[in-house]
Amino acid sequence: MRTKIRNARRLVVKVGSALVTNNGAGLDKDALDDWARQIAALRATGYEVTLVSSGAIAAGMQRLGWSKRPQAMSKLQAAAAVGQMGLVEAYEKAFSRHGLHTAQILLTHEDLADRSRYLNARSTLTTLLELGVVPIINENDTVVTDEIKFGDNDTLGALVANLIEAEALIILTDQQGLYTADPRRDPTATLISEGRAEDRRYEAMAGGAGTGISKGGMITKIRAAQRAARSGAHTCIASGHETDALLRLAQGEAIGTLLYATSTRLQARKQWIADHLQLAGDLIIDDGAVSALKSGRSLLPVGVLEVRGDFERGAAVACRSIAGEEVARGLVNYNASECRKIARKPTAAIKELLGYIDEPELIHRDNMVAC
Ligand SMILES: Nc1ncnc2c1ncn2[C@@H]1O[C@H](COP(=O)(O)OP(=O)(O)O)[C@@H](O)[C@H]1O
Ligand SMILES: N[C@@H](CCC(=O)OP(=O)(O)O)C(=O)O
Repeated sequence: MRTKIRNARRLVVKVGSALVTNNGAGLDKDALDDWARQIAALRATGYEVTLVSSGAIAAGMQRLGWSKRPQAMSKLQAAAAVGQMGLVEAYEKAFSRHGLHTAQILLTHEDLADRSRYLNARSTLTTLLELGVVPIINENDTVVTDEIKFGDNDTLGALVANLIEAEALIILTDQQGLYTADPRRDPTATLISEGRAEDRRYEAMAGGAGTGISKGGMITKIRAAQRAARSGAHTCIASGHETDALLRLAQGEAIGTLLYATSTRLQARKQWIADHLQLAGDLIIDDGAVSALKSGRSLLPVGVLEVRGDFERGAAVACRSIAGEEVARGLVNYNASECRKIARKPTAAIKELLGYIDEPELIHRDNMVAC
């Protein structure tokens, strides 16, 4: 079973406030150095690793000399702004010892809810990974209000795993993994080694945060695992205090709790396209394209006769025959006006017609389901 993490190539690692800030007392630089060492070793063996790190507020409080977490939102946001500097400085220093660059990405809910910002965030992140840079992600605490906050970074970690289509999410925390009950309250609680992420029994076992400095607790980690599984990613919850936890997980060692996804990334994405999307437009396609789509091939611009509706790049659209029958639906690589310009044209003409080429297909077969 633990080959699931070993076989993953794209990983999201989330480190929680409880670890990064050593229970709220500023940044634990030794811990940061140690994760950087392990992530550098993973990169060297071909893994692509994105780090979601908490700690901005706690680091800011220390820099500002505040011993108590303030109540006022504006003070928390000010602390996050000050502390985020310290956090990324510490990571950049730690990774530079291993010849790696880091990049700071601060996200909000809106960035992931809006389709075109989502796609931009995705292409920036995947480009950074291709360049060998380690993205360091946190919530953009300075601009969010209570109502629109992710709040805990477990949720953010799962959304990032979905965003970049990671195969695994590793959540490092201050416990060995998920126990049958909160081990701080119940000394008889035992560690769960593995199970299906969707298994609803885990929610009842999981409680809130362990320390005042953390936000989510175990319940948000279980929900993050469920969310990650919806895009086919497995989640492992393990202790960040465990020696070489990341390296050992990557070698397939059974530490922590593995909450595995039961469908593959591709199945999960296709299911999502089939089930959930409101369609933003129609592409009327010729008979040749109808048979190409029915045999599982991508849709090329040359097979499109007419474009109906006004949609953005990445929107879900229906592909219909001339008679109006829905043949397939999928996520389109160009917006409506670009589609109109390249409809009926060969792929080789896209660059000249639009001034750039994003993808050779209008809809890639991985982003399409036949009806
Ligand atoms: N069933 C459980 N198993 C393990 N830990 C649990 C459980 N229920 C609640 N917890 C608490 O969750 C805490 C970890 O979450 P949290 O404090 O939010 O840390 P982090 O900052 O790493 O996200 C643990 O310290 C533990 O007290
Ligand atoms: N974005 C906040 C962290 C949010 C938070 O504490 O989340 P978590 O580590 O999941 O308990 C910060 O950097 O201080």
